[in-house]
Amino acid sequence: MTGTANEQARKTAEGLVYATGFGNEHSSEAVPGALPVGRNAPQRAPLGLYAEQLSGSAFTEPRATNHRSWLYRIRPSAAHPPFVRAEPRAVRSAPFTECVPDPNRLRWNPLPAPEGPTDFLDGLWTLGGNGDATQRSGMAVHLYHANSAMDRRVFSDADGELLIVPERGGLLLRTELGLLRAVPGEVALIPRGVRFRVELLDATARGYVCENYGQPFRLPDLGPIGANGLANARDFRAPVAAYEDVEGPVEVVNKFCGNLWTATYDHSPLDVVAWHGDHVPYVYDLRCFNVIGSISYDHPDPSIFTVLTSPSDTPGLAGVDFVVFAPRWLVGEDTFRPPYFHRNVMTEYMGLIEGAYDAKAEGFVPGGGSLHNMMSAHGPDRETFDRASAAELVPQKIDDGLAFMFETRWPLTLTAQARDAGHLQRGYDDVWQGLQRHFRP
Ligand SMILES: O=C(O)Cc1cc(O)ccc1O
Ligand SMILES: [Fe+2]
Repeated sequence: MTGTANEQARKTAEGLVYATGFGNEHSSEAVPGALPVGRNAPQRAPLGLYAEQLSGSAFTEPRATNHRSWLYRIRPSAAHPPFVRAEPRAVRSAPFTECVPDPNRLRWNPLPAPEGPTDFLDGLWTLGGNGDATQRSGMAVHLYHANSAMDRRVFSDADGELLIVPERGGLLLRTELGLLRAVPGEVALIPRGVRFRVELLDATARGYVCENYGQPFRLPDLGPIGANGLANARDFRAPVAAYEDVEGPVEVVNKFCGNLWTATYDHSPLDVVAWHGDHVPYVYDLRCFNVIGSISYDHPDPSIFTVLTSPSDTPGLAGVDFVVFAPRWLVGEDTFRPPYFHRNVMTEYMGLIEGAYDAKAEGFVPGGGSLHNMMSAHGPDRETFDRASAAELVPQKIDDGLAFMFETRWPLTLTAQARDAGHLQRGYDDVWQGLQRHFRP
């Protein structure tokens, strides 16, 4: 059954069409004439559809940060039975109070494979986070490991947007606004409140999720870099309208103020026939990232690799940045080229999508992750330090890996399951043991 479903999802994903551009006002209709012309809420919407606005920002926010979409759907979202509390599964939410914040450097192996059939939602496992979902501030780090499609089930997150980073196995995301394909090396974003179902393109799917309770991710300002570079707006892809007209029971799971709630609808809420707006899901291929770095000496701080940023109330202090360490040339003269030793007021959670990362010789593996909390001392492991200190500084292409970082202004507190996990590596500190003293006064 699952094999057939995956085959079907693969076929669907192959033929997908997208609209392009970050932050654009898109419009799309799956049936000609479904989108009203000249007004958002005509007395009677075309084709007997219901008009509904989905607001991602307050009505009154400045234009630059105002996001909403108008949806034209078979039934209004309001037509649903009451939600009741659902099993939290392995999903936890901010404020994170199960553990005390831990100053230690921590590293995990990949999430173990689930036992038995497990869809994206059942396979979602929270590592930790910060802030408060009810205050719309902070973020959470989740991982997922799934082996089956969500079946007659959709999910939506009122607490924040979800940045999904596949590491193994492709995903077909069926959202209210249409379909997206996201395979390892690409990232997908589901905006706050948008309902979606995850189907699998391969037998299993594994990856990371940044749940951003704060301001929606946007492209960073480029300053002196100029008008182009880093993640270019034109490389972001939004879906076109695609609806399902499905009657019968569909479970809708809603994450609201930290808890999961469930209701069984008598139809699929993925029934939007046309829409326009800028509160939209999107995918981005990290291989499109225009990597900028030093062509003289030293290497810039990793903020130069920011793909998306969620600003906080303090200028320059991101609630969370999504940063990618993509293939690039290193040419710095008289330079220690891997990441330097450092202590950072920001908190760094790192994951690996493929290959290796240039600061760690071993132990940081695809699907695993590391946490270097606020001010914790970290940097290259001993082996990397020794190698890079002695390396001949010829131009060198780093193209054997794809790592990323969720960097946040607040310390990250673990969940109990992350602290006690069997896949937490014991003795991570040892990678910095044996760094010899070389001081010769
Ligand atoms: O810790 C890390 O590996 C990420 C990182 C990379 C870098 O080049 C400089 C600082 C930094 O936090
Ligand atoms: Fe770091």
